[in-house]
Amino acid sequence: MAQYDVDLFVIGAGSGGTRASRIAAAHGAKVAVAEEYRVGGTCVIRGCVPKKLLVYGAHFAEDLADARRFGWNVPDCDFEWTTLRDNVLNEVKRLEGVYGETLVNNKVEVIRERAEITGPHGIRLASGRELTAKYILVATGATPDIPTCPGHQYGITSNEAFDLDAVPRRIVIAGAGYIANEFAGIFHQFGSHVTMVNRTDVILRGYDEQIRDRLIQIATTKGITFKFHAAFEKVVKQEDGSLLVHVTGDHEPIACDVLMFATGRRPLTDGLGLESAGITLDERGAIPVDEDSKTSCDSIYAVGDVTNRVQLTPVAIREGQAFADTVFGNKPHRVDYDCIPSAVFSHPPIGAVGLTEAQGRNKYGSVKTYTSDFRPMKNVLAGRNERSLYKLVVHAETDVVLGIHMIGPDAPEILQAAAIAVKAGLTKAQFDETVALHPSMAEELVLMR
Ligand SMILES: Cc1cc2nc3c(=O)[nH]c(=O)nc-3n(C[C@H](O)[C@H](O)[C@H](O)COP(=O)(O)OP(=O)(O)OC[C@H]3O[C@@H](n4cnc5c(N)ncnc54)[C@H](O)[C@@H]3O)c2cc1C
Ligand SMILES: NC(=O)c1ccc[n+]([C@@H]2O[C@H](COP(=O)([O-])OP(=O)(O)OC[C@H]3O[C@@H](n4cnc5c(N)ncnc54)[C@H](O)[C@@H]3O)[C@@H](O)[C@H]2O)c1
Repeated sequence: MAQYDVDLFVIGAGSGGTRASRIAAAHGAKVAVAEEYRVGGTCVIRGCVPKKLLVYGAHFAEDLADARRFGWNVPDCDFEWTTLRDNVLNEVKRLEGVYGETLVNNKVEVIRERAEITGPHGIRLASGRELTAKYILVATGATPDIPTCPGHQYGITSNEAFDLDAVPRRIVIAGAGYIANEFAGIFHQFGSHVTMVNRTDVILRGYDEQIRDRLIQIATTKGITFKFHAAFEKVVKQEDGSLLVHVTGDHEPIACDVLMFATGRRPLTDGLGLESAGITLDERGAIPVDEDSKTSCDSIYAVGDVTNRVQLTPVAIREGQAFADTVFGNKPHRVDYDCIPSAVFSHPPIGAVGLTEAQGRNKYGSVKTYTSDFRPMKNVLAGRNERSLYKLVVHAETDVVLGIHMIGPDAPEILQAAAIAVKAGLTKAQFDETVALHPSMAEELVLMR
């Protein structure tokens, strides 16, 4: 008789958990995965996927206006939020089904309830059922981190943004990171007046300063308001249901219909029972792991946002894959965290890989930079003043391209391909040897002198 009920018990069927479950099962392991909410996790259910669909939906506002300059006789158009919302929610439901089917087809037992750890090999489900597992993988993700000022409970987070009854006339978005900038663009295009409130004057920490400045400039020109050096004091609900947001600094209280917190996401470990296996959290509440995603307990591993390494879906997926291949597939390998490309689906979007100019200078003393600041051909004909900015950060001696930073239409699509060149360590001279593909925006990458 087997010593354990399963070889692997995964807690959380999100990006990291589903990949690890499926691959471990394909390697012959007996696998069960518990999911307390919906199979697919944050990315599929209330993150990347529905967010990107809203970004597509939002873009039509400018596309329809620009179309007139391209000869299309576009009548005045109305936007119907409930149609987009329901179509997006239905697509999410379809994908949830696909994820569940894939697990079942790979012979993974999917348990739709909450799981907690009771010891190095023990799990208890919400129903009271107890199981043992040779290995446990914690892939519980992260949850919105909200500043606790009086009245904060009147605010929503990105979790609720996909289900709103209507587009708010006025929205205050707290924070200036990924989620704040992406939803600022979305709601602005749908007609909301958007005010972004941040405790510092730095948006999108970690991105190149010139690119961040360009986003602020474009967003401000579009009509998005930024309130910097503003911490939350209190939120007061008015008789008509609207909110009055009081912040520190020289700012008047801000009236709005919806307040959305986008102030970071903390690892989700509440009540998980990690202490029963002797696991203690780090100072940021994350589960500490080694390079193989193993915790301080030999039978328990953790991947994805709960480890707070890089909170991105492709990273959680790679960590899940590496774990399953190493522990169950006899194919040990580790995730390479160098040169991970990233994007902000703001309006316009940003794409980046490698070192920023500031990071390059810190690391190497000096770097060369090359920029292309241009108005895309489409914007010129559309009469739109918005300019794109591409930037290369290059090693001063070796000529190796250390980083690429872009803001402009389709920047994430272009950046993914360009990231291969940075990862491969190509030089600026090799970029220049590549003949331009004309006319495109991407050709700027090989034309910077
Ligand atoms: C609005 C938004 C937009 C985003 N956009 C992007 C993007 O464009 N690109 C990108 O790369 N990343 C994006 N992300 C980040 C991305 O979604 C996460 O990095 C990714 O989902 C992390 O995967 P994970 O497996 O660690 O956790 P998750 O996908 O969050 O999965 C964790 C799962 O565990 C379940 N769970 C938790 N505790 C328990 C328990 N005790 N028992 C059972 N189940 C449990 C949860 O319900 C959840 O389904 C976005 C995030 C948000 C919030
Ligand atoms: N396109 C993408 O890849 C994408 C999109 C969305 C989310 N994500 C992932 O999800 C994570 C969470 O996103 P996020 O936007 O919530 O976090 P973030 O870390 O990107 O930004 C948090 C922001 O909140 C601000 N903030 C923190 N506490 C505050 C307070 N008390 N008052 C006012 N402002 C405060 C910070 O200064 C920062 O600007 C990201 O780190 C990212 O990895 C990725």
